[in-house]
Amino acid sequence: MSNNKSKLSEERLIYQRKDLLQAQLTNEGISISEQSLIQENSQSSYCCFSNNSNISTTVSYFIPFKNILYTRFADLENDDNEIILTYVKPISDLNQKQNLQIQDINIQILNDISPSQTSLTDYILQKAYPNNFIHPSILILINPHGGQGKAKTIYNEQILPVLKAADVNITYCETEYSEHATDIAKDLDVSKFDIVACCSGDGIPHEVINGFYNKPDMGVEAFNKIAVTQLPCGSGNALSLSTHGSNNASIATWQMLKAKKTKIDLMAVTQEIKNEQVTKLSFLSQCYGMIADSDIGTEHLRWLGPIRFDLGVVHKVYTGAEYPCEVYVKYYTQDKSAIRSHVNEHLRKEISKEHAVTKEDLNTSGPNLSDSIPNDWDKLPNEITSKLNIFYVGKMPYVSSDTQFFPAALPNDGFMDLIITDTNTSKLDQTSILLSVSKGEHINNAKVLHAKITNYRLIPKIDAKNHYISIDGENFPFKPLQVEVLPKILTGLLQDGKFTDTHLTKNI
Ligand SMILES: Nc1ncnc2c1ncn2[C@@H]1O[C@H](COP(=O)(O)OP(=O)(O)OP(=O)(O)O)[C@@H](O)[C@H]1O
Repeated sequence: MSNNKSKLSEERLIYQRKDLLQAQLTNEGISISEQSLIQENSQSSYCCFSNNSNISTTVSYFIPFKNILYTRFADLENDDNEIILTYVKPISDLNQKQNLQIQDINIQILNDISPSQTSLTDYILQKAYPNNFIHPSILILINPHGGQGKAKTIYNEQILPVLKAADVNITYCETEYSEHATDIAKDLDVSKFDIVACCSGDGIPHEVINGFYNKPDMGVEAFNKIAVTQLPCGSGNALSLSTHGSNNASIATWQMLKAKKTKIDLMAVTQEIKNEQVTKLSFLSQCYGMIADSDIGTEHLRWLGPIRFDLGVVHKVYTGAEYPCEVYVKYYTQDKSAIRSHVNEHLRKEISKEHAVTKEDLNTSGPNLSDSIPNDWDKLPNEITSKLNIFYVGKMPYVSSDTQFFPAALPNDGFMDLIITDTNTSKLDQTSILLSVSKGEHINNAKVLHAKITNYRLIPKIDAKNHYISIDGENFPFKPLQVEVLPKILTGLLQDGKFTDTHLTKNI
């Protein structure tokens, strides 16, 4: 859609159209005033200033640039600054859940404050997309089976209307088999896209990242150019919750369009498969113990819905399930107050200029799995590892909408967050720890080991039957694994370059 139009000469007065809403551009958005006999609906999310006269009322409302999806001139022939503005209006639905409405209005801008080389509509679009995503080219990768088969409906009803309203260039692709997203990403023409948006659970972004990694250049070009994100259409939507702050697909789409490209650390997970060391990338988490078993081990109870997971965990706590293992860790710190200071400091730091990923950044530097443990790694004490029940390492704060499992996780601090619990803790205390996970307060509990780490090796010492290792929510071989952080690899889309706030970060 073209916004090309020569500007009005500055001296020229605009003829004020009586049939149009009159608007003023401000630094933060567009302020619209309306002479009307009818007062603005009191449920409106806009600021309303009105005298209570029922004869003639002036209503003013404000549309922040962030809410503007698109704008164009109503008539390219007329010089009267009439534009059509497409914007979102956040609303709460009947269940008090946040949602979006998309609206179009015709308005006349009375003060064109755009620079002389820029048309009025281009100026508004630049303000609406300060992070440079105007008309992005987006590859929509949709898992039609995601979210128990609801993904396509969510896409058509909640995502597509927002993308269309923002005049985005869409390429649509459905995954046809497991690991199809890996193949698509591996063969992707990087020059064609700005964003890969996975309309799925966390499984498809995991596959896309590994598809990039399987490219001949290990994904260097793709990781530098293309942002990988998720629009929530699955049963596990941790990436969307942690980056767009929402499980609602319309809101997440809007936030994605407004987000800032930011580098995110990845984790390289190495296992020995058929006598070869195989490394895959993980963006979210690795899990062993009762959480992995309650998630992957209860797939056959899918029909129960999300409660199957909670029931699995409760059952494991009350039967005293233990997952013996050996764990070796290279710590940054396991001191709770040092972690707090680290988060504080990191969030206050100026975001450094993006560095370009190189092949060296994607190489692992840790020992081989068969090598002995380096001197600067620590072995976790046997009294913990013989009675371990949760081993969970993560890089993003939210693992589900009511679970801030890693509230201290940061996008690019170069560390993973490790959480371990064991059955030396009473069942009552374990229950209280699990209940505090919804607010991310479990990390304050002295009985929870929480550490910032750069490397670890986990060697399960339990029979593989009915036990699982879950990586980014996917089932991996039940074998020893070694993991290290690869700093600032993935281009993500974050609000102001930060993860969604948690109980820990919101007060910083
Ligand atoms: N067409 C397909 N047929 C079968 N499996 C598929 C297809 N497309 C994707 N998959 C697989 O589905 C798995 C789950 O994908 P995703 O995470 O997007 O959905 P989900 O609803 O969150 O499901 P889950 O809870 O199983 O993780 C992935 O491992 C992916 O390989």
